[in-house]
Amino acid sequence: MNFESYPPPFRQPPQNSYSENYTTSHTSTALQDSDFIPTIDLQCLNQLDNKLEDACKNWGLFRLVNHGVPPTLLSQLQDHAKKLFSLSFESKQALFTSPLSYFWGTPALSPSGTALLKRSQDINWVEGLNVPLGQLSQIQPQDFTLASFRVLLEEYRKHLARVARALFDSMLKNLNLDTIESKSNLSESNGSLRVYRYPYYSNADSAWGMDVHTDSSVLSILNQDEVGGLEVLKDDQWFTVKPIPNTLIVNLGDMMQAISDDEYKSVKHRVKVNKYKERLSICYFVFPEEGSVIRSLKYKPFTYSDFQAQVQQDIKTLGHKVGLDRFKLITND
Ligand SMILES: O=C(O)CCC(=O)C(=O)O
Ligand SMILES: [Fe+2]
Repeated sequence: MNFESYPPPFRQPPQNSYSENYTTSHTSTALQDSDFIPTIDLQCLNQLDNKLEDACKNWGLFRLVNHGVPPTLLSQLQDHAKKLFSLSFESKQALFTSPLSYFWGTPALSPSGTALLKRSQDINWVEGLNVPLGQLSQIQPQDFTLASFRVLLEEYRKHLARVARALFDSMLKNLNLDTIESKSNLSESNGSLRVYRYPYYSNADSAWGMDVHTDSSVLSILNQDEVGGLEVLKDDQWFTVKPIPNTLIVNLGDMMQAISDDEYKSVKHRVKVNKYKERLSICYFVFPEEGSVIRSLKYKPFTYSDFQAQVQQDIKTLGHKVGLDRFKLITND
């Protein structure tokens, strides 16, 4: 193993005492998913059987096929990401500079993309590259791999914006929220993208790649490699989200739950570490337009900036995100 490519805490041999600090353990066993997790065909969104609505209400997560993103683009992104992450820790720090940022140990970032560092026993077994897609054109890398990665991202970004808009508009239609104001609750061209590497770890049961959370986004769209590790919670049961080539995973975030007045779920999910193989995933998060107000019956009107500021404050003061509960209206029944 080339330890130089890992952030300092991950450089220790796996059997060192560092792992003894871990308090989290993998208690429940995840089921296999192949028969359960819904699959949505982007070309058949308007069909009357409304599989999309079922998936949003009952799962908050689905597989997406016929999405129109070329398979070669998906695999080239993975290959380039692998190359970039195989650089040494120091090189990644030097290369991934503003507007890009490099982080490790947690997916919780400040608005500028730096890690909101956790206590050592809470560290997640992950490192990542954060890419604000609205600022892609400002990236002028000297490094050849990063330069060609940027070109691929320009292409990928257009596809994801198209996919996110089609899914969101269809969800609004299903919710009878097909208004101009609701449509502005999605800013598909300003999403952000994160590339994650989860190093392998022989003591995998004592660390999380990413512990249980919901996403703050409207929608998140994931391109994962063949290793697997993502799990999703439904009715108190964990399901593994097995990778299928050329299939994207879409999950609903907190903003979508609020827009839908809790009809749709911001789904809880987590990532397990693999004992033998590192895992790579590329995740696109899409948010409401700047200043766009989310109005619903169950929540106070709020903007994504209000939400983000509250999340940052809770992470700093409590060590974790509270999320939508902070904005819920108190009712007497
Ligand atoms: O890497 C993954 O599969 C999921 C990442 C994730 O859940 C997140 O970034 O919020
Ligand atoms: Fe997530």
